Amino acid sequence: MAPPEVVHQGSVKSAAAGFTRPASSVPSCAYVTFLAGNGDYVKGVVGLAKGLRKVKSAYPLVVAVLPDVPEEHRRILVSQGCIIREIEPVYPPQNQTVFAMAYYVINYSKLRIWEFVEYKKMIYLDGDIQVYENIDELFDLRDGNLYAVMDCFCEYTWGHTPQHKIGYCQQCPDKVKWPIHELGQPPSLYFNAGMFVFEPTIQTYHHLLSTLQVTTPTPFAEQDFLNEYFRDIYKPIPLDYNLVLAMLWRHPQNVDLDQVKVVHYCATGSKPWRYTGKEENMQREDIKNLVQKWWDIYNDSSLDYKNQDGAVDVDPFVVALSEAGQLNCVTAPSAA
Ligand SMILES: O=c1ccn([C@@H]2O[C@H](COP(=O)(O)OP(=O)(O)O)[C@@H](O)[C@H]2O)c(=O)[nH]1
Ligand SMILES: OC[C@H]1O[C@H](O[C@@H]2[C@@H](O)[C@H](O)[C@@H](O)[C@H](O)[C@@H]2O)[C@H](O)[C@@H](O)[C@H]1O
Ligand SMILES: [Mn+2]
Repeated sequence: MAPPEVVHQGSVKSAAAGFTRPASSVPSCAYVTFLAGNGDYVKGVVGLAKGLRKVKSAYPLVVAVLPDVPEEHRRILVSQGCIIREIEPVYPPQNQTVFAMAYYVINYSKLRIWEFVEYKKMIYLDGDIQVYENIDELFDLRDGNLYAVMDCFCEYTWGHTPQHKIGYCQQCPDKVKWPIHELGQPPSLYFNAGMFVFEPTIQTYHHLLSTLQVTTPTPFAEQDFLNEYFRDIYKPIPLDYNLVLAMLWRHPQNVDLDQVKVVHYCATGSKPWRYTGKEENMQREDIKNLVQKWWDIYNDSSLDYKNQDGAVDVDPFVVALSEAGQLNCVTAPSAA
């Protein structure tokens, strides 16, 4: 579904970041995220679009949407300047695998973004990620590699792995050394697939999908698969580009929050739009501050795409739902 673009006096105004460029140029780079279902992850994507605008990114945000994303959610995202690209689901081969989270099976559909070959380089960001400092410099990283932040193996979701069982984590490899004599070589460096810098090519796209169909699914679904597939060209980048929240209590010595540019709200109970504070670690001051920081951007109507030209300040969700005749009263999301 081609996104509407606004054309002004011979220039094309990107539908995403309010960024104007000469009509002749085509964006060779873009941010991309993935949205599935008719639930509340759309709030995460609205927040991400506004966060990228706040840090004045020069690149658009493409949203790969599954067919089950409803029209009013798509309209909300277009009204926030996003470029909507509908994708078909991707399913792993039939299997008995128990995924770390049952819904992870839909995350294989992320693989469709390798088909967006109109872009030379893209930065994938989960919808539960927020960008607090400009990271456009990552588009200048050397071609030929996949760049991402190393994950942590310490959360209970990793309980099925040998590294978790012996207390080994790549974030602190000297704390519990990998027992080479008993278990052979340590696991290759493993990245969190909530954020990565990649180059879409049609060859990689087709090879990814064909390889997937002959690969036994594993608990972390497409994240495991991507780590295996890109193992030889994966290059770690600093955790400032994707702070997996569990690092705050698992490896605090590795985290300097003042340096963190990107926060990944993937710890259980940390999704800002669902935050209740009841789960383990969710009453930490740093977590409460980061959740509030997310809401401050989400609620900041000066960051709405429409308001880049001085339109009226309203919550983007309310605008779209009221336009769709779905809402009579104005309800602002409660702050965390
Ligand atoms: O119901 C869902 C579940 C996931 N996602 C997308 O898939 C990504 C990966 O899922 P999630 O972030 O929940 O995994 P986590 O990083 O928390 O393990 C999300 O950020 C969303 O972009 C979605 O749109 N709808
Ligand atoms: O579908 C598999 C998912 O795997 C990853 O989830 C995280 C999450 O489960 C944390 O709770 C764990 O602590 C972390 O280690 C783990 O990687 C990605 O963030 C997500 O985008 C997606 O690829
Ligand atoms: Mn995530």
